[in-house]
Amino acid sequence: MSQYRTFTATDAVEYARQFSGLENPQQLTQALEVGDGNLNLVFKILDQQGKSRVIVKQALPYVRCVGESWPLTLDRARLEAETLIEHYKYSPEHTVHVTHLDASLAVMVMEDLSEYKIWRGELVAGKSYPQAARQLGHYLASVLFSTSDFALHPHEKKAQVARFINTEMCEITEDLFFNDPYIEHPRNDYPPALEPLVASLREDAELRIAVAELKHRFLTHAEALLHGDIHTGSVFVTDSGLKAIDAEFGYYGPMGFDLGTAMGNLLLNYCGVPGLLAPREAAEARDQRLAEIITLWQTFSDEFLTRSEQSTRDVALAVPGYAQKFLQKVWCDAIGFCGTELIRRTVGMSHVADISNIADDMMRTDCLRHAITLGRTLILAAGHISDAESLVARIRQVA
Ligand SMILES: Nc1ncnc2c1ncn2[C@@H]1O[C@H](COP(=O)(O)OP(=O)(O)O)[C@@H](O)[C@H]1O
Ligand SMILES: CSC[C@H]1O[C@H](OP(=O)(O)O)[C@H](O)[C@@H]1O
Repeated sequence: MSQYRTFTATDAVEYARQFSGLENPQQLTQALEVGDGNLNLVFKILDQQGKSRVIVKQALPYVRCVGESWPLTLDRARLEAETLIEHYKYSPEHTVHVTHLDASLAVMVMEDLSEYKIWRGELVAGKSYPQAARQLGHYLASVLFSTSDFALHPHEKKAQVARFINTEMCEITEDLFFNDPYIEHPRNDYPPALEPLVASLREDAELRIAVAELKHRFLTHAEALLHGDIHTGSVFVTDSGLKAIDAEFGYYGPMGFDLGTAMGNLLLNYCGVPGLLAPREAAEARDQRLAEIITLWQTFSDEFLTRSEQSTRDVALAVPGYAQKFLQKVWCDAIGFCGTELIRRTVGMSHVADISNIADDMMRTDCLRHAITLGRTLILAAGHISDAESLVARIRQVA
């Protein structure tokens, strides 16, 4: 068993030469560390022509963006690789291909997606990918249905729940999504001008109960193997394709959490574009984000229903009408979790470029205010919004 050590670029090249599976591994000569996420090292391994051929990703024993003062489990590399490998079984077209894992080194080797672009960066630049929402809906329906009690034998499902217990990463989400923004906490990060609005979240008893209910579902509802952090920075796109990466928060949780996280990030862009783009482009981008939310949900629910009709293995769950009823609850959860994503990305520690990149301080603060207000509205209204068109109408009402 190998002993953990943090890789240098030289180590990453050496490792890729051994484990890339490429026909001619000696062509690999150089590594570039390109990690721009909050947590890990990501090396692109280049050949003699400078072309990236394979990716080596390694977990650090702490949170990268904070430093050694915040230690974090190395087992997240195993959880990430195994979640992606599981998702790849059910959605190979939309999941990055992990080809090797060494859990003791907390390192994995995966396909290089350098011809793809991170969706968030494209949205921030004002570029839309018309197929992306449909493909994301397809990915989520495939992996969430196939890892759930609709598809798996109950023995296998329970074994999978145990295998994907992800205590430390879930604790991050439990704190950052559901606790910090609603209490005074040193991790919170928002401009002083927003203090009255943030204080009003802390004092809103109805909101706090709705957030408690969402957190309780996150803690207890082991419905499917979630990606666990499917924001637009965890999605690679091209003009025709989409692939999910970065699943270290994967665990068995409520399906609505993945849908809500994805919807929330489309809405963070919706809130930010007036500060990023010229007025006409911003209006167009907003319409696109709302259309994407409708497409994401429609694709997910249509595909999930089709699969449930064709291949639900449990006799009771297969009864006509049950899958529709279950999806109503997933929808309601998704709206609530979407609201918590909007609030945690604006009040909490972990912000997004869709708003942080706005140069003008007043404009940025206005966009943050919009996102917080929208988040609160959605958390409170989640049980009363029947379908995607009504959701869009409600979003448009929040100025
Ligand atoms: N398979 C890949 N192919 C190409 N680039 C990648 C790949 N995986 C990650 N990256 C690059 O590394 C960055 C950080 O990766 P990510 O998995 O999000 O790290 P973290 O776990 O730290 O959030 C991505 O934004 C992307 O630019
Ligand atoms: C202390 S981790 C904060 C935040 O970072 C993660 O995102 P990513 O790995 O994509 O950078 C996740 O969203 C966590 O909530």
